[in-house]
Amino acid sequence: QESHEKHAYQSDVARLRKIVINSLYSHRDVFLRELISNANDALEKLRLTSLTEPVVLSGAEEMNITIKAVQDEEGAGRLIITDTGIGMTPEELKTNLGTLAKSGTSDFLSKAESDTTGTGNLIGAFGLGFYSSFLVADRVQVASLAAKSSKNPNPAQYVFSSGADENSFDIYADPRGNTLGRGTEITLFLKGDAIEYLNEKTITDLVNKHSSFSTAFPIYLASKRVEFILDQEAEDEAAAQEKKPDDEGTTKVDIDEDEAVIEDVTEEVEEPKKTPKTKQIEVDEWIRLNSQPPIWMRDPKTISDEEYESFYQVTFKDWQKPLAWYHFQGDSGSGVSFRSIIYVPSHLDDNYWQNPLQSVTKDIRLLVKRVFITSDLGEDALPKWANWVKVVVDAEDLPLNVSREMLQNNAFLKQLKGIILRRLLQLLDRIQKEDPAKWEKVQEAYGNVFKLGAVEDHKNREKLVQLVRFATNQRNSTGLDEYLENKKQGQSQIFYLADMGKSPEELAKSVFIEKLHARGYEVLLLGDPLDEVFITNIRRWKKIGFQDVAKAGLKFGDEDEAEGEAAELAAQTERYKPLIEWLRKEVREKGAARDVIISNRLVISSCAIVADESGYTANLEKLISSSHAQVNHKHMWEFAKKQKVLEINPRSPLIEGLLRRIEQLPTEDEERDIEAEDELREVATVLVDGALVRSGFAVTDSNDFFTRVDRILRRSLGVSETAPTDTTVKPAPPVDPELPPDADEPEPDPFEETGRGQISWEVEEVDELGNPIKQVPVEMKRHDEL
Ligand SMILES: Nc1ncnc2c1ncn2[C@@H]1O[C@H](COP(=O)(O)OP(=O)(O)OP(=O)(O)O)[C@@H](O)[C@H]1O
Repeated sequence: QESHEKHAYQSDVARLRKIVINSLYSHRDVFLRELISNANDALEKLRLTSLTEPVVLSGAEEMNITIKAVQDEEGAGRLIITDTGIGMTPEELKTNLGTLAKSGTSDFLSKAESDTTGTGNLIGAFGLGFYSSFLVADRVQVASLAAKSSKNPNPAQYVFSSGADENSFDIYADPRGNTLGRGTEITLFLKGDAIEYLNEKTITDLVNKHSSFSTAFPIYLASKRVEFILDQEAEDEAAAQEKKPDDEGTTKVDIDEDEAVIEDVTEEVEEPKKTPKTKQIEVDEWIRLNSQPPIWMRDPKTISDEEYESFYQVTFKDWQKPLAWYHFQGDSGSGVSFRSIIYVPSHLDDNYWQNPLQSVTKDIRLLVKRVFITSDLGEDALPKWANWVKVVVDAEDLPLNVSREMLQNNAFLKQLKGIILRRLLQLLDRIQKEDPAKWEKVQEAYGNVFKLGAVEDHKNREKLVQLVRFATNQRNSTGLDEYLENKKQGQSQIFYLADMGKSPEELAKSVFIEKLHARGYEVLLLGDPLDEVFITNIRRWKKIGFQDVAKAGLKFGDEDEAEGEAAELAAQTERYKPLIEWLRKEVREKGAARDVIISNRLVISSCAIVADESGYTANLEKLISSSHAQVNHKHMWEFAKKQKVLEINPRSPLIEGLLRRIEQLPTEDEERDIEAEDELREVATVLVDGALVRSGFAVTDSNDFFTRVDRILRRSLGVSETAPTDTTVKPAPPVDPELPPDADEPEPDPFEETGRGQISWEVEEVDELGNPIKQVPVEMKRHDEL
């Protein structure tokens, strides 16, 4: 007892243990797979270390995991899970089991603490590890003997011991000495309601379900077999009985009087067969639980979906099931035969989009002949867009002793990237063609990833573009191939409208697609910032270019046939010449647009602002102004911003009305009507600003814009344009530097929780003079929920 060192858990561990115990009761089976997974990691670590330092293998011959259930006479039970892995020094016991070294732990814990759904989703995503032991155990003892090494030539066996309710743990030298040879033995003192885990069948089922395929090291379960053996004692006793003479000292012969004459008296009388005396004994034996080959080595026909799913969840520590997988075998061009399973998870990592171009995959598990080698194949293992794919690949003929450098230069591993990507794209293509419901889920999770991929991965661009879907004015979702199948005769452009942050429904109402829609053309509606990046990088599909319908250059493709239309356009341009010239002068003066033309894209709206070919659409303007690009390329930005054209709709009564008013203005040799001119100019500026807003651009001075709108409204209502608004207000009271008496006391935290994400809030209602009327408690949601 004296050598016991007591240590307090790091506060995050205490929090995690509490969450585990409180919220995961219904998932407590997970403890076994977590402990086996840790044991497997320790064995893998040992094997890898042994490649450079063989001495670590001394101490124990086998590399395995054993499970033993023990029940004492009072019914209390212990489950002992032992591995002959790398083991832990006392220092490691303290840091590995007493602290949480994962990044983002605090964040995760706060989320998990408010996760009241009880599904344990968050916990599962985080990986419970060792602490899941406390789901089933009141007390856990970890005895560990680190592997011998040059740094630690004489390791000693130490014990970590902690109760489920304790905030501290003990570390002490194991009084039994170095019994383990090497490795770690975890003893779970089972809770009264967890005795079921002593049952051989329960353990076997759990291992089969969650762990049989997650480790290539053998897992043995201690079992008792009933055997019948010869009971020598009983036999000897029986033999002794037989030989014993009877009381008279003669052998008694019974003779049947009727059969006194027996002809064949010489025939020997057969003695009755004696069954040997046996006794029942219990034999201890180890049963191998995972004797099946690992899942990737088996024939896919013999593997159930559930097995594939469990394997994925355990191996890649994902609480959710995968969306899809592809199990295949092959021979690489470099002569290495391999087997592999690639998985598409049902979701991207929460932080994938925070830095998609810098994420590095750690989920290609490379094995050689069933032996795990590494899951870190370096930065370029996959292109960034595909970093989320989870892969197990087992190669037959790679050298086991592979260093990072060797890996990078290995011909097979260079090919692996291509192999994985090809199969992944095949899998996605198959889902797209055969399983619409699943495809929808894939799109939800990875739709944007495919766009990113098409931009990033030139080699696979063609295939990735075929996975990209967009909403249009005619349907919820279409690929570019389907779009082209639906194009009209003569159409030589793929029409699209991009405005980031807008929903397809909002975009469908845009002024820019009025005519296209009315005429039956399909327009891609792009609301995601990545869409425009995708389009500008791809430029064309099947030799047909993209046309931003908010930009100059829009062609329906049947203009040549419609000679009447061209003639009409010429006639309209002639008819509207005075208005066009007048407006041109106005917009150029204000810098709102470069030119004014008769529109071929408007049906209902009176006018729109269209970006010139060299100009920015509203969407690009937003994109660029939210980045630093306009600072770096100031001149370019200023120039491009001006490249806009005001398009007017000659059929709009408003435009017709404006034309009439312009025509009514005095000619140059008559006396000018300054008031009428000013009024018209004001109407025109509101019209142009309105067109800017309608076209998605920002108005330069919205205050001035609304003052002009106000004036026009007044005019239409017959209210005096110059009548001032009463602007008198009550001034603030004089300066008062006095602070409240409790000003120095800390503020209570208004978001301190009092229930399920809700806080109680006191609101004081006051009358006009500031006197309280009554106190009304109001339930308010947390700020972030609002
Ligand atoms: N059987 C074991 N042998 C050697 N070291 C172990 C063993 N079990 C746990 N450890 C050490 O304790 C650390 C903490 O284990 P824990 O299970 O809590 O987290 P983890 O395995 O790192 O992460 P997770 O299980 O969430 O993936 C491990 O990283 C490992 O260093």
